[in-house]
Amino acid sequence: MKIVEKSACSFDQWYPKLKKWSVSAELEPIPDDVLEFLRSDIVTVPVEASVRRKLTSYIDDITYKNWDSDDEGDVDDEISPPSFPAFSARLSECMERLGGGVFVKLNWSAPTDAAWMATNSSLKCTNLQDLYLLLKSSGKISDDLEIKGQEKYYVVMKKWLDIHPGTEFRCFVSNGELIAISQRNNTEFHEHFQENVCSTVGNIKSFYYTKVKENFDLNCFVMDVIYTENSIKIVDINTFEESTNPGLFSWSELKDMEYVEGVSPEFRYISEDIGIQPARHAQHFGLPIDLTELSEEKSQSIIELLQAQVLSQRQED
Ligand SMILES: Nc1ncnc2c1ncn2[C@@H]1O[C@H](COP(=O)(O)OP(=O)(O)OP(=O)(O)O)[C@@H](O)[C@H]1O
Repeated sequence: MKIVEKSACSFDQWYPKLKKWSVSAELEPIPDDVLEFLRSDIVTVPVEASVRRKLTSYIDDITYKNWDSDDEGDVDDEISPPSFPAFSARLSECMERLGGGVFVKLNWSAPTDAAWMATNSSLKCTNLQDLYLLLKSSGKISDDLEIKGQEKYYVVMKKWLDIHPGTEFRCFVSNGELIAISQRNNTEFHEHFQENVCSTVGNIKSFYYTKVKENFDLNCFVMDVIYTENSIKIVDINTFEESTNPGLFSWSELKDMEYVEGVSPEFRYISEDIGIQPARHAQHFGLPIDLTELSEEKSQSIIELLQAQVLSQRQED
């Protein structure tokens, strides 16, 4: 994949061009000190984001290490969570403008692997603590932060929508043509897909050719949409390459597929109910049950538990 394609799929690049047809979002450029905090291995949230602070007996005795101290081996310093008042205030304002509940991500990825950390194990952020916590504990976000040559990072906040998985589709564009559409969720059966094949394909196709194609000049990409009878909205744009999930296709199929007038795009969906399947994210991110239960109780304890773990590992080293 060319670097230009990767950067064209960065939220700050595609969103201004396709804003009119996308889920409402706001972007905040991340200052260097916040980037440094996000990349550090201590899991905490900035002072101004801390909703509650309740020490558990398990970690009462632990002495925390300052997250930004130069002396990595010294564990005797008191931890002093960082503070980014101006940046955090801007995030709060964005959240408010978007109606109070947001879905957070960076330029490419969302912390879908870290939902268990947040209040109610939901990705819906209604306060700064959940927002920072999700960003700090996600492996997908860490990977985004290591992308080579990326200079400008953004916190992207999208207006929270209760999205029904039966309305999500992944659309594959190759050489400027819409060649394939897959249901977004690879495991669930939705009866209405089969009943509405023609209208689903017809409406998504017309959306791509009349709205997206002329406003977005990338030749190959993958577009996620939510489609209901009344509207189509873009949720995300991804690169046309193996790191993007190919849905119910394989990447070798997609790379060999050619656009055929009157036939394309091919639409794939699960056509029979084969019973309950593991949830999409659970397939990749299984968690011990006691950790899952603890995370449901209080996210502040989780922060402290993780801090304690990092410290004890350092002491062992
Ligand atoms: N605004 C929103 N409100 C609620 N849920 C959302 C919102 N945007 C996305 N989601 C949910 O989160 C999922 C992942 O979103 P998104 O594609 O933005 O993240 P991602 O990290 O790029 O995902 P992937 O790595 O799977 O491509 C979506 O399929 C959708 O179910």
